[in-house]
Amino acid sequence: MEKIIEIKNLTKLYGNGRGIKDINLDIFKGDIFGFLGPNGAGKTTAMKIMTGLVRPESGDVKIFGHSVMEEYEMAMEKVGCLIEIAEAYSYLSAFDNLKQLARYYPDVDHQRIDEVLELTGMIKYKNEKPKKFSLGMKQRLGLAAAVLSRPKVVILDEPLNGLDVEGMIDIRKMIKYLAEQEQTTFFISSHLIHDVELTCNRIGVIYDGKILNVESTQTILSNYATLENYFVSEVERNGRVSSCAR
Ligand SMILES: Nc1ncnc2c1ncn2[C@@H]1O[C@H](COP(=O)(O)OP(=O)(O)OP(=O)(O)O)[C@@H](O)[C@H]1O
Repeated sequence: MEKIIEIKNLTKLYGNGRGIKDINLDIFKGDIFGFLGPNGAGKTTAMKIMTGLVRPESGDVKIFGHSVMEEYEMAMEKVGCLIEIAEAYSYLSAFDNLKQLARYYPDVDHQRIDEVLELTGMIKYKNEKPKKFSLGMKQRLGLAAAVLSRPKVVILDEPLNGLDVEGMIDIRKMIKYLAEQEQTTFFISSHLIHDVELTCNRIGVIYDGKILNVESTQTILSNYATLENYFVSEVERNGRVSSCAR
């Protein structure tokens, strides 16, 4: 299986001792990988390093074999991402925002812009301006922008931020559609256990800056009644291990 993202011994500790510690992860072609962890577990820190926004203390991230730290442009060439806040030009329509972005990609035409607006449930607002959008609508537009250029890998930090139930369903559908139709590989962080269970085919649990385990959703659900049971059991198991080690 083709390895798309390779994270090796990634460490970044802030002055207060929090952050991420020695993270190792391999993401394969076609994965919809769920990076599951509670608030403050280290998801955003890891994803900022993966997209070149923060430098790690040690370790490396390779995307398609290129180091994000050493060959940034090559590593990011086929990557679409949405990290933290979805930014948009507030006085341009949703459509024109994407048209601005499309200038960088010769293969992106008006039909593709409409397609991603459709996939994110934004087509009915295509001529409206983000200054009048709710948080959820801005988030949807940010997601449309992240997938516009048909990136081979999409890295999304808490993509369901601000979305209502319909939004969550729309975005879950979009992710599955792109994984099937365009063979897009996804790396998605979330603290929403139920959504990760329904969306992702592999799940890595991050807790207190460390990866506790990585498993296929199918294996987890054949051994545990729900992903929540698995999550709680992994956290407890790890807690016991570290308290024994002390
Ligand atoms: N710039 C910073 N300086 C100091 N500590 C930080 C900084 N950024 C993050 N942290 C700390 O590092 C830890 C990991 O934060 P991070 O934002 O990566 O977590 P997260 O899993 O994305 O959480 P959330 O789900 O709340 O977004 C937290 O304890 C946070 O307080």
